[in-house]
Amino acid sequence: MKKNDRVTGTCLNYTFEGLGVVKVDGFPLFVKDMLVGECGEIVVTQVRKNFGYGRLMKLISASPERAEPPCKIFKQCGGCQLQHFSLAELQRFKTQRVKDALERIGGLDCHVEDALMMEDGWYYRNKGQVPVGVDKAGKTVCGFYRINSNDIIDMDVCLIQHELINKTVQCMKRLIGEFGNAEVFRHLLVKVGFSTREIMVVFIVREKRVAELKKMASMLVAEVPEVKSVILNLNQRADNVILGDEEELLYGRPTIVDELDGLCFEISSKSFYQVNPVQTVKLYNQAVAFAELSKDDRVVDLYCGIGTITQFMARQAAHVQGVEVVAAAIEDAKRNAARNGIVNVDFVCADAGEYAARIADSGERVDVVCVDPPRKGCDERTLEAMLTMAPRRIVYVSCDPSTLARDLKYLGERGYGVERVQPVDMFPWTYHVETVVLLSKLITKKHVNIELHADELDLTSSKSK
Ligand SMILES: C[S@@+](CC[C@H](N)C(=O)[O-])C[C@H]1O[C@@H](n2cnc3c(N)ncnc32)[C@H](O)[C@@H]1O
Repeated sequence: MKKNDRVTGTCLNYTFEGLGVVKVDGFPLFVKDMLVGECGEIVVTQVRKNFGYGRLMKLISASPERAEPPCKIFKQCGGCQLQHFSLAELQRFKTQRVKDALERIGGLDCHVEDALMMEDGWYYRNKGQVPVGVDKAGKTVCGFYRINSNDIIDMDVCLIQHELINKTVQCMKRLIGEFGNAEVFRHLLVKVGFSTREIMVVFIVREKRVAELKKMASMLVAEVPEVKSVILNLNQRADNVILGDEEELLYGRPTIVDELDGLCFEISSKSFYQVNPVQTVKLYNQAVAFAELSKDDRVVDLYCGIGTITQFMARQAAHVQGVEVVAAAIEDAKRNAARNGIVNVDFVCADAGEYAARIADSGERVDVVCVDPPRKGCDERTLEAMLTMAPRRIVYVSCDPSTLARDLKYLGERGYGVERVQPVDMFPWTYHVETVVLLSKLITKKHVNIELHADELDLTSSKSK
């Protein structure tokens, strides 16, 4: 097979990114925009040693699971990849994605529950992060990067962002055009509390033109009164890290508030907060259910962010300790717990692995460990410390099935078996999936023998009574 060949084939499966897998004489081609069961004419665009890429030229037979993407810029924008999937197909894809990773990377053949889907998976994001620029005609543009490029696709409405984020970005785009200062802005970061409708806007800028930016902030607030916080973030870095270190409050408060399942959370510009609050409640409740807590239990919540899971678990445990590396998030976490009147928690600002090792060395009793690491998963030090703590249960929350599978394999080989796997669709219409896993101490053959022996002894003693 070579580049530009035209072939006909049927889609058999998906890659982890949701590309269709078509086999032509046994050779796999990855093809965008193809659903399982569909047959199409494909032009080969790239050939590598063991696989290639193709572009769908003509659909010969369409799947009943094919949907019409509602977004006008779906094809150019890299934000969503799977708007052409029905909800049922999306559920199958996400569930299978987790199952495949556990099997291939983790060597685990375990039952994976159907992914928990969002009924109405639109306008779900509480955070929007848009680059700012000017197009060839000199017009201000805000939107998303074209796939694999730095071109900004101008966007009026994003169908997966909260309507208040769309409204704020439109207003800012107009103001930036009026002030003619697009070159000052790198990005706009907008966060919204779904339950309170409070908005935070972070102007991520190359220069500190404070007076001008304050003026823009007050004009924005006049038009979008839900804006309660405007922050200047100075970023003069040469790389593509979005937030810089230096910040200054331009308007209002440094935080906004949201509520999840009756608990209030203050969110600051730099703290992590799950982007889909509707699904987050399902995710956290599942994590709590897997933990099966009692009022005597001591829990450690590693990578705790602003203390969300920590507080969900604290409602059912004796004590929960949250560990997080970002200082601002720990400050939020402490304020949040105080605000909610939750006293059986404490928070430590530290590297998860480093602090977990300290707890393990101290020999303190830990009944349940919850971990929710970033995409790269846990490092070996953290996993080792978790094993030394020897909790009854481990609840692992993950946003990357591959690193999850790697870590489950490590824990599995050292005595913790996977009991339940529940994917949750936190990111509808994208290929991303969150998963919550319950692990518990494996009963080894040695343990089983000892228990059997104990039974026999009981039997003998009752007989002799
Ligand atoms: C996926 S978030 C989860 C946060 C929280 N559990 C939640 O649901 O909102 C991962 C968190 O780990 C933190 N983090 C990253 N590396 C860390 C490390 N080495 N030690 C401790 N925390 C870390 C990040 O700052 C982030 O808050």
